[in-house]
Amino acid sequence: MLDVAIRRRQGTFDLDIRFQAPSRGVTALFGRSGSGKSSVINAIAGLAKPDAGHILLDGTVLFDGARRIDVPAERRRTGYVFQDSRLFPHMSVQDNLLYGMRRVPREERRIALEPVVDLLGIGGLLKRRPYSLSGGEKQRVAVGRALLAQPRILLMDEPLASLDAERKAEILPYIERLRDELNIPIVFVSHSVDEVVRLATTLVLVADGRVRAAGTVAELSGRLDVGGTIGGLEAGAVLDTTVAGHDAATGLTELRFPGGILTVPLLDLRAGQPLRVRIQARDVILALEPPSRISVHNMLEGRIVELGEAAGPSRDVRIDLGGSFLLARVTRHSVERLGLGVGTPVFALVKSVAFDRVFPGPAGRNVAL
Ligand SMILES: Nc1ncnc2c1ncn2[C@@H]1O[C@H](COP(=O)(O)OP(=O)(O)OP(=O)(O)O)[C@@H](O)[C@H]1O
Repeated sequence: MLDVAIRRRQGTFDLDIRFQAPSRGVTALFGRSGSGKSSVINAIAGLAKPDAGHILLDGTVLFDGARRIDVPAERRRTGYVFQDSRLFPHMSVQDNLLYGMRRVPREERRIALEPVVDLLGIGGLLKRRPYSLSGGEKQRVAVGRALLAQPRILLMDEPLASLDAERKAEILPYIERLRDELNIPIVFVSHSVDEVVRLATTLVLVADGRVRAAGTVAELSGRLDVGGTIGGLEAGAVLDTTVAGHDAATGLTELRFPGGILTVPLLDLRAGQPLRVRIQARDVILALEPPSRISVHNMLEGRIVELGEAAGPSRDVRIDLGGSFLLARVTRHSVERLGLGVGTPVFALVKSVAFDRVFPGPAGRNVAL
């Protein structure tokens, strides 16, 4: 487990961060520009010294202000991937990859060149120099170099930020494979909702140098106080589901999640596969009774647990489905007309077309803090 509790004053900025992350999966540090995300991973890497606090990785002390322990960066065994790949321009891809590995004693090497090359699909690039690579290829090599330095944790500071949408789409599956196939925790800095929804197991929301909230993506996206922050203007909840089965005759797939079942148009995925689904609040309709003769497939039974502040003509409503949470955006007029309040039992109708982003979820996706 990664345990971070640090304070650091830098200029007028005051960083005071505490969170814990499981030793598997991806922890996303998410927040606005200037909120302090890079400062946190620089502190973990040993590139910026906290004024006080501690950083522990699986019980090993990397920093402890009170005990005056500050392990130098090169001895922390952290792999760092920057926004720009920072490859050595005068070295071939292969030499870049082997650079960090050669500094680690042979008997401590657990990660070998070949599997990393395969995992990242960079076998064809080994003889090339960095200048001849595309942005996406450079980032894949940078990830490989960080991995071959035999890290105990991989730190990635917006590794996709300098890439266009196509290059991002090219590299995301590789990061998913890292998450699912390597047993190395990843701390990932991002301010992209799509990246977070797709990659993260644990989410740490950072604002003004503080942790605003931390938990699983599903927990946080379903909260009214922070769901809007994660979803930008488009509030919505994330459900971590599992493919339960398919019905070829109706052309539908069933997804099971704590608190219910969803049906979606047939998906080419095997039963048992984890699948993360995002449902936008504006795509959820509330009813007090189960409507009949209606085209919507998904009707989920739940109870209102929270009503958000009125924002213009609408209000966001948080519904407990019995293990998972959903957000619905309804008009203020509907709230009054239906007498909606905390405790009201409701039926939440979700249009199939609302499943606009469906990805395989992280393997250990329900790891809670
Ligand atoms: N060495 C420094 N001296 C003074 N102020 C600093 C220093 N490093 C960072 N800061 C300030 O600390 C704050 C947090 O910076 P940080 O880079 O951690 O934010 P961030 O969330 O990673 O931002 P971005 O998404 O833009 O990279 C900023 O206000 C920045 O100007």
